[in-house]
Amino acid sequence: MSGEGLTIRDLKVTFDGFTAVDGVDLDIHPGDLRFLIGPNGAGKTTLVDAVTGLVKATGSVRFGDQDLLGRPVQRIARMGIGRTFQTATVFEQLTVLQNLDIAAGAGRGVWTMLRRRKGIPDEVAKALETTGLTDLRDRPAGALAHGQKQWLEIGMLLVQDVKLLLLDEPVAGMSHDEREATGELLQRVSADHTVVVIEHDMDFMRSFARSVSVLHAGKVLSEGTVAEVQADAKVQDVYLGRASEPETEEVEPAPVTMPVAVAEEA
Ligand SMILES: Nc1ncnc2c1ncn2[C@@H]1O[C@H](COP(=O)(O)OP(=O)(O)OP(=O)(O)O)[C@@H](O)[C@H]1O
Repeated sequence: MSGEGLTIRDLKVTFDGFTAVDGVDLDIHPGDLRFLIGPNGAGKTTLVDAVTGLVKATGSVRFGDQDLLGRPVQRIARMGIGRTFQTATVFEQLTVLQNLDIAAGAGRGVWTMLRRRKGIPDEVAKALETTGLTDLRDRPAGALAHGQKQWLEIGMLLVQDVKLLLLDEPVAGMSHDEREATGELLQRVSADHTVVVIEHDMDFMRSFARSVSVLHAGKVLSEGTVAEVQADAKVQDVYLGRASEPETEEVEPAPVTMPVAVAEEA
């Protein structure tokens, strides 16, 4: 896929003297489906907060040829960068269609958006189809299942014509079937978008990641394909809780074929 990629250099975020993101470099190419994994407190959410303008940071973040750091949140959103949070933020009283309409409705009046209309804008129809919500379009969002609300939120980003989606634990609390459906949705979406997923669910990561970056203590510990990251002894050490042990202490060599499944947490 052509288009914009995300290029991060020497990104640092400090909270009252504590460095939560500590010199991160990342290159996320257009059309990637990148998973950001790492133990609790590794700095994953803070990194996404920095990219989307929610926290102050130093270094450089570029999306295509545009600089993001220092720009206000709304400006970054208008550049085509959308994110979801761990809890879906949809309008529960409104229907699926109305939620999508409002998200798509920059420049249109509220009453125009809420009025029952004969036609559905192309981008809304496409988002309904992509997210599998076409048959549920007249259902209040509050009556949707947990997974469906997350898909609606992704649809609300799609109708805003975002180019980069940053998703924070999109499958948390989902059933197995919902996770599978979400993974397939993200694969469809990444055909013409760049997608970054913060995730703790290792099975989900193994099934759907195109590339993986492992964060630990604010730094990139490892990067590559799922297989490369799983085979990295540093990653196994961190997830097995041995990274902080004194270097002088004798430890068994890490079994390099150990799946990252041992790391499941969340
Ligand atoms: N606003 C803040 N003020 C002070 N410290 C913060 C703030 N936000 C995050 N931190 C700290 O920064 C570190 C990184 O947090 P962050 O939430 O980015 O980690 P994470 O990798 O997303 O973790 P998790 O997987 O648990 O969500 C943590 O030690 C956290 O306590």
